[in-house]
Amino acid sequence: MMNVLEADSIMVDYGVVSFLSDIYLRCDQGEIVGLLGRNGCGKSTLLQIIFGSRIAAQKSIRINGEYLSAGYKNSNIKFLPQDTLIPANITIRDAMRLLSVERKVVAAVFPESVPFLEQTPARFSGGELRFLELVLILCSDAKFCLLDEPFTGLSPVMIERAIALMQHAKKEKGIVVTDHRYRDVTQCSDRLYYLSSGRLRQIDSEEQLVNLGYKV
Ligand SMILES: Nc1ncnc2c1ncn2[C@@H]1O[C@H](COP(=O)(O)OP(=O)(O)OP(=O)(O)O)[C@@H](O)[C@H]1O
Repeated sequence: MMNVLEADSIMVDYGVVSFLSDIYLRCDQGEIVGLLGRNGCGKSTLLQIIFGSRIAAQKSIRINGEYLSAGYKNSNIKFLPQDTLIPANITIRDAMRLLSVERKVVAAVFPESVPFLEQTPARFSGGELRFLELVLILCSDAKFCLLDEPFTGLSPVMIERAIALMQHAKKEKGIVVTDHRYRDVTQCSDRLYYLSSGRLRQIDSEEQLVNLGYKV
């Protein structure tokens, strides 16, 4: 059976402003779903609500039709936050244990990191650490991976490696990705959504993308 993640009936109010109100997001196993939208439109908020690390007044998150109260409590969903994933005071090896990722898996996709796995994140450059965090999330056993700005700090070569890894991982997972490097997002995504004024709509054509201000 192919896994399906769905999120809807989400309500977030900030005072009188209804911040997120008209959302239907679907992500199937085997696809990368790109989430576009301007700064502050709520992309991170939406991913956090799906993961369960942010409270919403109302939400319905389902995997294969079954309600999920908090994705972070089980291994169905993993989230790469916009800031950092691995706390500064734990070793990479400890982070791997927490995410149940084996050394040989990391060695296969990011061999350069192997000599430093017993060290803390400070041993890595910003881009190296971001890539390593992405590796850990994508190589975990999660059915769905939510990636909030995975390309931040990555050089073009590393972005290519990141996209190749995502393409490989999607065979067994569904991936939702948002990033300001929108060309990389549009390039790697099978389907796109645009979030604006609390509303999520699917982008179905290149023309629509151009009309929203994105160059293709
Ligand atoms: N309590 C609050 N009251 C009003 N607005 C709030 C509150 N908390 C957060 N916000 C607003 O919500 C927005 C945060 O949205 P979020 O971080 O989800 O956006 P984003 O689309 O991920 O942005 P970016 O692309 O810049 O990362 C900000 O504009 C912030 O001002």
